[in-house]
Amino acid sequence: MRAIEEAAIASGAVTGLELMERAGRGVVEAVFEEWPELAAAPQRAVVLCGPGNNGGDGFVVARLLREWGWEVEVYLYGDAEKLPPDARVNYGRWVEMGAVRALDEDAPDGYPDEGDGVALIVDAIFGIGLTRPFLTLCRMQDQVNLCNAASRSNPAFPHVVAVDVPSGLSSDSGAYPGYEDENPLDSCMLANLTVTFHAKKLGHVLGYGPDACGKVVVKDIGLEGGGRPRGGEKRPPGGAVGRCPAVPPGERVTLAEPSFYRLSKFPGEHKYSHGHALILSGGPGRGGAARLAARGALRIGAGLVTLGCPPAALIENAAQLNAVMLRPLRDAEALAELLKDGRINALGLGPGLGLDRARALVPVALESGRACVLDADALTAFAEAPELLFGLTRGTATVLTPHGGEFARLFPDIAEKLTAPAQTGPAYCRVDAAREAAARAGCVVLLKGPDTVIADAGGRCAVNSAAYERAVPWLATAGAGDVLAGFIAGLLARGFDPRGAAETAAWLHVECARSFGPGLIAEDLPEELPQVFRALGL
Ligand SMILES: NC(=O)C1=CN([C@@H]2O[C@H](COP(=O)(O)OP(=O)(O)OC[C@H]3O[C@@H](n4cnc5c(N)ncnc54)[C@H](OP(=O)(O)O)[C@@H]3O)[C@@H](O)[C@H]2O)[C@@H](O)CC1
Ligand SMILES: Nc1ncnc2c1ncn2[C@@H]1O[C@H](COP(=O)(O)OP(=O)(O)O)[C@@H](O)[C@H]1O
Ligand SMILES: [K+]
Repeated sequence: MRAIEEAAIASGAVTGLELMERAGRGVVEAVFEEWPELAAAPQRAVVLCGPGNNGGDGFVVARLLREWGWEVEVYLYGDAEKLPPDARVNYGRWVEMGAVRALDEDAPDGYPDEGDGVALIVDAIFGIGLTRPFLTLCRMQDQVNLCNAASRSNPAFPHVVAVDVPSGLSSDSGAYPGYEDENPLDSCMLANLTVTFHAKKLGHVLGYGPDACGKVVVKDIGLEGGGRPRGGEKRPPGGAVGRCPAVPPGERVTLAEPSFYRLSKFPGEHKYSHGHALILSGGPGRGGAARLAARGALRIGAGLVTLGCPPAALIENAAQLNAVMLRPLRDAEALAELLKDGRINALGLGPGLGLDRARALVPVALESGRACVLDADALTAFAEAPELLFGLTRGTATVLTPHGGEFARLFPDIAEKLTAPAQTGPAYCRVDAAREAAARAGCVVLLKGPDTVIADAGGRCAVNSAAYERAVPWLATAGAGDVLAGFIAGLLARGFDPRGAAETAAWLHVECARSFGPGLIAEDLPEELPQVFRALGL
């Protein structure tokens, strides 16, 4: 964000002061759009400003609200004389209109409360400049949070709007630096609405971000590429996109987006045009996970899907499968033999595979040069010797899809950094972890969760956020991950590159859950794809 702002200012296209004015205006606009009743008649607001440019935005908001006829109380945390230049200018403009009081544990005086007429609290204490724990105003923060919680059901309480990020939350990571054991959400600044500028930041979608921000609105402040879709470009519903020419691709993080063009099928193609995925399964009574994956691979459009199971599991699988084809596949030798069929172009291994079978089959799969997705047992099987696995994955078209536990088995040192309490900002986050893991494994890593991160070995990275309007808590159900692995295998078979397959599959996975709704079980996910595809106009 700093690079983008600096580039805009250096180009002479805009000044920092203009950007700050637009930011403040964007906050007021978003507040009135979110709560039209606040636009209807002037009310009372409390604006909490901090020592940097986030505070500067706060002074702009205070001034604009006053110009609308609002009664505004302004508090400053820090020393006015030390404000950075643009914030100092806006402080000065405000001081001509009203008072500024010191913000401490006991201010605002007699905290905003039910019925005292304060309709809005503006949190402009810290934005992207938070560098260390902010634990000094916990009591005041508690009070603000009571208002935030109460205002959801009782309009007599003030709404809380955060400027850029809720103060105390690291905009780089979604962590609350300084919090160790207790839940930071108990005593940190939380918002009903967060208004950010140009594009969402990582902290809005990772970790505690979604809980802390309430809802995020992105306001365009006229920076290059500011989130406007290009003419006629198709965009996923709800998918805000920050295009950041000032940031090199290897450092850029985007929100996951499906590749619509590659998902489409065209008249004149035949089933082999869409690839042949092979899903490998484990022994009798353990085949459900692989069957879910196979179904996912078929529904997402692989031309053919074969399940390769141990001969003893053949009858069980035959009783369950129709469109998915079935092959007995005893061992590594049998796999090597089957892979002489060059039309099999993508493999999925892991769900229900069994650890010994995984150790035998994974090397054959990876050495075959086929695109592979490795999940579940195919990851855990290498917990004792992750380097053995990485020696096989490096430089191949492979996607590893660990959940947090599997990730910690393969990358224990990285997982330790990720779970250590953050002390400074920027804090080490899931994006850093996925990137480091992908670089080590030399392939794509998809780290699962409500904030799924997909990184490739070159550092390119996307977050598939299942938060805010895309929240799907019912996706946390047994077998959902198996279906995701199948989706990826199916897209690999269709010729997607590994990162594109992982991103598109993760995005569709959440869309299927959104489309189906509560009550979802893993079996429903593949069956929801036709509905999702139709809605996308494919
Ligand atoms: N740049 C632009 O053009 C635009 C920027 N915009 C706005 O500016 C915001 C970024 O502003 P910013 O860089 O000044 O950072 P900000 O978040 O205000 O805080 C920095 C200050 O806080 C201090 N500090 C940090 N942590 C602390 C702690 N725990 N406890 C106590 N102090 C702490 C830190 O001190 P230091 O670490 O330097 O000692 C420094 O004094 C951005 O989020 C957006 O809202 C928009 O107007 C659009 C145009
Ligand atoms: N709270 C949540 N919100 C959204 N998605 C979730 C949530 N919890 C889990 N998921 C998703 O559900 C899937 C679970 O996968 P996994 O843990 O491997 O389960 P399983 O092994 O039972 O299939 C992952 O894709 C993950 O991203
Ligand atoms: K803030």
